[in-house]
Amino acid sequence: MTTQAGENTIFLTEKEAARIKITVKKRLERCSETKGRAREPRDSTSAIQQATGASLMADMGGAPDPDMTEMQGRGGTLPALAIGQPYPPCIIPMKDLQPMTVEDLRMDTHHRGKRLTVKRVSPVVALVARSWTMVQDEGGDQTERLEICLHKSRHGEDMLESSKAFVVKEPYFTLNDQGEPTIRIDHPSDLVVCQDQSNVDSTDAAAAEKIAKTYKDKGNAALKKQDLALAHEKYTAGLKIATADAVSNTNPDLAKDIARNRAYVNILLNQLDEAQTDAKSSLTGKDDQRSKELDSKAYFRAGSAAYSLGEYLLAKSLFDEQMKLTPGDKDATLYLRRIQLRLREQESGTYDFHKIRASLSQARPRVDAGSFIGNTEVKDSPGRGRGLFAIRDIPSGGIIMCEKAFCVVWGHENDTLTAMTYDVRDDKIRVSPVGLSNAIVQKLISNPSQIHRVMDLYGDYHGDGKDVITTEDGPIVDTFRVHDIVSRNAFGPGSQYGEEGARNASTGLWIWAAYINHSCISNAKKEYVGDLMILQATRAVASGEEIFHSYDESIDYDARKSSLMTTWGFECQCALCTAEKADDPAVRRRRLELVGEADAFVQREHWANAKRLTVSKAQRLARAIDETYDSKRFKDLPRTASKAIQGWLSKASPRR
Ligand SMILES: C[S@@+](CC[C@H](N)C(=O)[O-])C[C@H]1O[C@@H](n2cnc3c(N)ncnc32)[C@H](O)[C@@H]1O
Repeated sequence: MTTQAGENTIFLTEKEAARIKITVKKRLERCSETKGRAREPRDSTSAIQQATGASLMADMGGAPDPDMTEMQGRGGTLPALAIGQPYPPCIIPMKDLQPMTVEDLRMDTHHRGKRLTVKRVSPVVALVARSWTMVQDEGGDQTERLEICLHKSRHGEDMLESSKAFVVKEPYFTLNDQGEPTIRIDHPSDLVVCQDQSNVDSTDAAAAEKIAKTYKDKGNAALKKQDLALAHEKYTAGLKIATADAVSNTNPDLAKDIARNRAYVNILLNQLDEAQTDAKSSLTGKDDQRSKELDSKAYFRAGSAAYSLGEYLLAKSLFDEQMKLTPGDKDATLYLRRIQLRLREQESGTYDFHKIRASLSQARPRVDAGSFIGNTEVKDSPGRGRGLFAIRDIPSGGIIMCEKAFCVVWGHENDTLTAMTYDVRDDKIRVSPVGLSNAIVQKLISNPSQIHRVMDLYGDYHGDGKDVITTEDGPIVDTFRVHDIVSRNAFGPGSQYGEEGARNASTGLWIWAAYINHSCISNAKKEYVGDLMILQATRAVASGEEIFHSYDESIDYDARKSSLMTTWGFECQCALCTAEKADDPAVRRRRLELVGEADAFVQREHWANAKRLTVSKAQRLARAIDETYDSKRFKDLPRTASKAIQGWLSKASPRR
């Protein structure tokens, strides 16, 4: 089995592919056999010992990771994951769920309407694609395994490591691929990490205020040490007490101070929605000089959060407010200048590409640029779902749109993770950019205002139709939907910052560009400057015409057909595919042989100063390829097989 990703090819032997499929099928069989049965109690001591040993081995890199599978040749290893059994996340607030115990767990069951409070009793075993640990329920006499799949980290820290106490919402108890019974978490919002909270006597205002202040100090200390997650946790605990009536009536400024500090931490954590809410709620509106300075700070924090979310007009209004309070503020002035540039880019598509290119490096691979989408609109495209259409005439070579990525993971970054995924729905093994799905899920949890934009994209799985994006316990992201959306909408911006292969290919999601459908006879081509996608018209496009780019440029019809079906799930009905489909297989084979010859020729012979004999050879090859096309059937259609050799000829003898 061969699976394509980027320019390199990952090989998985037929035997290994069969082994992965059989393991998953056996597990599914075992799951359905045991469904609904009572859980078998574990021996606590040996369970904890098992986890302790495995954690030690994993930390030392000593034990094989059971998810990893060997690729053929120099492919190394990749995680192999089973997917395709989606289920929705819990959307009920924790307080409305009924408590249950470990003893109540039933095999292969989603315990809907229930919550399980547990404490961690062993170290965490951190594997590449999941983490697991042993937990006991509050009473402490039953031990069970808790496993979090793929979306296991938050702000760089393993979620299971981050606390000793958790609440599992609507626990899913099932078998993992190794046949181990496990409480399995797929949606991070189903695992509530219990944080530091003290019981406060709500009638004693002075005592409550003191506790809130202590939390604020602890938050400040954690911030000083750059422990952002801890600082956020402490400020959150302080804010809860400081906003309660007892304290807010006597010292309303305390909550504002903590909120202002948390806004700053939120910016550093890229939690931009909460950064804006915090900053706005910290405004005092008072007229004395000190209050004006504090409010200026708050406007700055709200403004920079809005800027980072690409909400430039909102950011402008916030910085304008800041300037009213502290006229001439240098930082606000700088931001206002940048906003002017972003708005110009957004409105007119005018970019200083030279400057943008010069600003990029491996350490700073993302551009600071606005997205220009004003030439286009999303509309129904019969037979293809929705598509992107021009709303004005665009000349050949003109910019159709430029879009900054919603999210991109670069090959050189730690977040990049490629996996072989076996989808039980269609029995196919694919190369999946699971690192990108992971990064998108993290971004959405941090910024729930963006969830709808991503969830609106095309995906095979639509969830349960209940579009709840937050509860009082926090944001909810259906990770299965994100995975399916990524697999149908992600593109690769190429290796711009050093070598990369299929195992660490850069991938990203461009939300507006994700509405563009495929055609083998496209009218647009894309290129990338950092994470800015630039889409140019390859011929004049009239207002009202649909924009198409080519998802797969394989010259061979069969290879293209198979890739479009495997990766994108459709059969292309364009005129070129229709014409090529009617080709005699022997003709197609001959054409491919000639393409191989032409490619080797182009590699071998440089066009500059080519001898007449060499040019004649190229002309013969081009003619031979041309002759494989039926002139009637391919009238007015591109002859893609001769593209490389024709390109060579046009440079070698331009006056031909
Ligand atoms: C990146 S999305 C394009 C936008 C999508 N049509 C929508 O409604 O959101 C890719 C998906 O669009 C559909 N698609 C794209 N090009 C197509 C084509 N030429 N024929 C049929 N379906 C196509 C396929 O379902 C594919 O998985």
